[in-house]
Amino acid sequence: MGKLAVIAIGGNSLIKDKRQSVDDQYIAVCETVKHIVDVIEEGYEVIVTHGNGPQVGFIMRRSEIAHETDDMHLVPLVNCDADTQGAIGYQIQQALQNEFHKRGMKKKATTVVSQVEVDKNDKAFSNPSKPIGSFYSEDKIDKIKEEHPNWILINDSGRGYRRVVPSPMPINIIEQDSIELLIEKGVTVIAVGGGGIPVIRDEEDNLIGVNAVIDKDNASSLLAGELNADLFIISTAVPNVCINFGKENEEKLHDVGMDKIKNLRNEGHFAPGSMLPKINACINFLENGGKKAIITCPEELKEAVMGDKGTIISK
Ligand SMILES: Nc1ncnc2c1ncn2[C@@H]1O[C@H](COP(=O)(O)OP(=O)(O)O)[C@@H](O)[C@H]1O
Ligand SMILES: NC(=O)OP(=O)(O)O
Repeated sequence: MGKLAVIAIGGNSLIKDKRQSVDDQYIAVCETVKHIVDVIEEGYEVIVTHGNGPQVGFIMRRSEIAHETDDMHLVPLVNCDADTQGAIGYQIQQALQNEFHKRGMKKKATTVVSQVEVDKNDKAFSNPSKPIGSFYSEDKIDKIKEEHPNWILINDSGRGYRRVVPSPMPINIIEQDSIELLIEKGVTVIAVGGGGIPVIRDEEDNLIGVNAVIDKDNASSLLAGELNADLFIISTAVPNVCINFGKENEEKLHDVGMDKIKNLRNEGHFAPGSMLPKINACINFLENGGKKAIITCPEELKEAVMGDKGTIISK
């Protein structure tokens, strides 16, 4: 087997600005996939993971509205997670297959519906923190709170207010062996979509789904560590991690070691709910034996892998 890269694609990076239709998302997927195939052409076997923050919120809201207006069955959040793995996985799988075909590559792509075990006593269940669905502007917030008194809303990195749900830490990827078998056969695998479908175990060791959204950066970092990946890449909407992000003195980070990134984290440069989980996921990967992690945008993936662009974090 060649070198292994786990590439995590952000849910927000697939829904750009006002381009929110499913067709728009497929266009964004196709764009991203071209850059992923560039990495495969550099000699990497690739596991693609993806977020689902916006999409899982949209599916849940659709289900709630259908339930309120037409008495249709409510889709529990855990099933909405599963729906996003199928829907986004389908788009990535198809885009990969078409790109392989276009380039005359004899590769296959397959999506693995992935369950990820979490601790039923994880404090996250009583402390929702994962933003999902739409962004609401400040002027709409009073009306939203009035209409949905049960929602917990947070300001998501200055981009607007979003509903939050519990986000427990991933501890075990149930389908890991199957993912590994496919990778060994040279298949490009799409796995742990949306951070995985969260499950716990009962007293008899049966799996039971739980309503939460796992952070895909954490689940991807766990998968990359467990499979001893050579590279862990987070593809998001920005080319680089920055210090003083959004301020006049904003500065891009290129090559950065563990000590420095930890110091910058402690100084509060990375927003919780957006960049902070990515930084933590990269640190966890490196602390679990990984050698190199990259955070960049889809357009700069190949050059980042070559060492020329993006933010490269190493030990
Ligand atoms: N220090 C930082 N440097 C770069 N981007 C940052 C920083 N802090 C917050 N961000 C924001 O984090 C976003 C990435 O998080 P998010 O949109 O949640 O990711 P995802 O692509 O996984 O959906 C960036 O697009 C940027 O707006
Ligand atoms: N599940 C998850 O982390 O999704 P996003 O990357 O879209 O926030």
